[in-house]
Amino acid sequence: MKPLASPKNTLDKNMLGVFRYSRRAIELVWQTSPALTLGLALATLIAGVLPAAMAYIGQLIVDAVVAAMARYQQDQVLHYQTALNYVVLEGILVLAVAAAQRALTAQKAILQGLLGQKVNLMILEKAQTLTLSHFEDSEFYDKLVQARREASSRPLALVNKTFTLLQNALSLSSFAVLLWHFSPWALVLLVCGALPAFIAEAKFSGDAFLMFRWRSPEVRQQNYLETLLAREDNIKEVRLYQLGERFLARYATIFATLFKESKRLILRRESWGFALGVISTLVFYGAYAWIVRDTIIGVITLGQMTMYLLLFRQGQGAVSTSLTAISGMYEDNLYLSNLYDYLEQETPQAKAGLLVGPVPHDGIRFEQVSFQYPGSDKPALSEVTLHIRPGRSLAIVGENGSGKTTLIKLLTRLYHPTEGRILLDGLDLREWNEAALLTRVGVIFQDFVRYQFTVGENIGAGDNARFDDEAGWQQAAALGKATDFIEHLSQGYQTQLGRWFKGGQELSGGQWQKIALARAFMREDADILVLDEPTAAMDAQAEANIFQHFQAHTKDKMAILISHRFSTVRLAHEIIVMEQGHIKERGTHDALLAQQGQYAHLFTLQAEGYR
Ligand SMILES: Nc1ncnc2c1ncn2[C@@H]1O[C@H](COP(=O)(O)OP(=O)(O)OP(=O)(O)O)[C@@H](O)[C@H]1O
Repeated sequence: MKPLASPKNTLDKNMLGVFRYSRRAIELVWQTSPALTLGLALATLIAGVLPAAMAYIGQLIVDAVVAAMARYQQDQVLHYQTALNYVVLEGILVLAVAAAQRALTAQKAILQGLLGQKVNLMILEKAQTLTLSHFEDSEFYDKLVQARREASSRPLALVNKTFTLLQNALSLSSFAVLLWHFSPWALVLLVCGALPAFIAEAKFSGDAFLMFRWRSPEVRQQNYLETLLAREDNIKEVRLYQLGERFLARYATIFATLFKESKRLILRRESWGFALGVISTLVFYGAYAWIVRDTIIGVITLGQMTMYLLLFRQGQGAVSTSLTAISGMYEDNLYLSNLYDYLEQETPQAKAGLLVGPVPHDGIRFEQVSFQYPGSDKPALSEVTLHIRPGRSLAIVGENGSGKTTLIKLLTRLYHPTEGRILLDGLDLREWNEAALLTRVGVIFQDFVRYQFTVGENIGAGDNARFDDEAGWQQAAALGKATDFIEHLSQGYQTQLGRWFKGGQELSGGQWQKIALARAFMREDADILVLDEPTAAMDAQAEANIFQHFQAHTKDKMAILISHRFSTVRLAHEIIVMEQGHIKERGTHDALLAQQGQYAHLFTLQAEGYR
């Protein structure tokens, strides 16, 4: 594990940064549901301006009461109606505010579900357009994981906070209109009291701390340690090697470093928050004293005093709600910047491509193909030239890391050659229509997928068009020699596999491989079949049987086998021996034995082992 890096602050500290993604978040909400967005805006507007209206009515009530009291003193008649009208009006406004608040909450809750689904779909659809190298880029992959993790909450949280800010800004503006009548200076006071706290909050919110928590490699390391310590597929080994404590200690060390940073920031933020809060309070009480004085000397009425005090108090409340909203917005912004970085990642445009090659039945040709993985400093394949005709099989042998799987990745267009070209029926793979090319290829990689679906679906996955074709499953299972054990499973082809879901049944390594083979056989239209060591968990005899069987059923097809077992390899029409990305030897089994080269050496070595 790399040493912990110091936090980087790559984010601009522009205070307006907190609003940077608000527009996009609102756009997103709008696309999700224009009606709900409008509803949200309307409810926000109502909830924003009604408090000022209520304060104003409050003033009218007090003044009406004072006037009625004076008249009562004079004529001993109860002049009740005006005050009562205002009281009723205020009651109505209170109801309206309650309705607007409820409408806001309801609409937000509904949007939350819709928006979460929309964002998740966007993320997953985008993932379908990415290339393998995107997934191998740790930083990019991290973006994908982050984007998915909080897809259902973050975008709406940002919208909520934006609307909360808007609502409070509206309230504050309407308070300002009323305060203006008292004195423009009161307005200045209100703004000056609130401004420092606003600025400080925006500044601290933008601090690198959140960036650090979210994106730093340390957090990624922590997440990784969590998966080691708490995931079913890792726990077995971690237990057996007693690595738990060591990993926990590592986890704790990373936390301590991160925590030190965040503690410092929290303390700074809260001390500044308090200091600036004192200014606001002083301003408020200064204004209070001023209003009380003006009431006593008769500059304003008792009703006005009630209203202004209410305005100041509510103004303070609006300011502090806004501050809380701002402090959370920064994190939401980080999420959205991450989300959009991911969604806007350039992906290769799918070309229409051609459906057939100019030389039908020519098969596959590698012409001087070299390849280097992105970010790697040495080639994984160098100047590989080979030709496989329909009806022929090719076995690839070679040490670990000699480039066998890489060759298959290029053949299946998961990567493009760095130099040279690969032709299928005389047409460069790059020129092929993707769907037409892929229907012709069936591959089972060594790390094939163990779908946590039913047995049948695990096999059906080999041919999307026949995913649910039960007769097809049975046929393919027979070819993959999987029928016997499947029939012994409690629910046959309907048996749920794996442990992720209730009632799932786990299979042995070899049984999974048979399922994977059946999946390859499901791909009837494919004429290029590749087995990249999917039979490693079987014994040598079983593997040889399967390959023989495989060849017999792929007569007009091209079969490519990667294996470390020479008893199987010898059955292929042609064998190539790879070494450090080169083809070192090639020929039939007999020819290679006669050459007395590396193949012959390795074959003899293995044959002796079996004797
Ligand atoms: N995704 C990758 N990114 C960078 N380098 C890679 C990647 N995959 C493989 N390599 C490198 O490319 C070389 C060839 O790897 P490849 O997987 O083709 O070997 P292989 O012959 O299939 O080995 P094995 O028998 O162990 O399966 C190795 O040196 C490996 O380190």
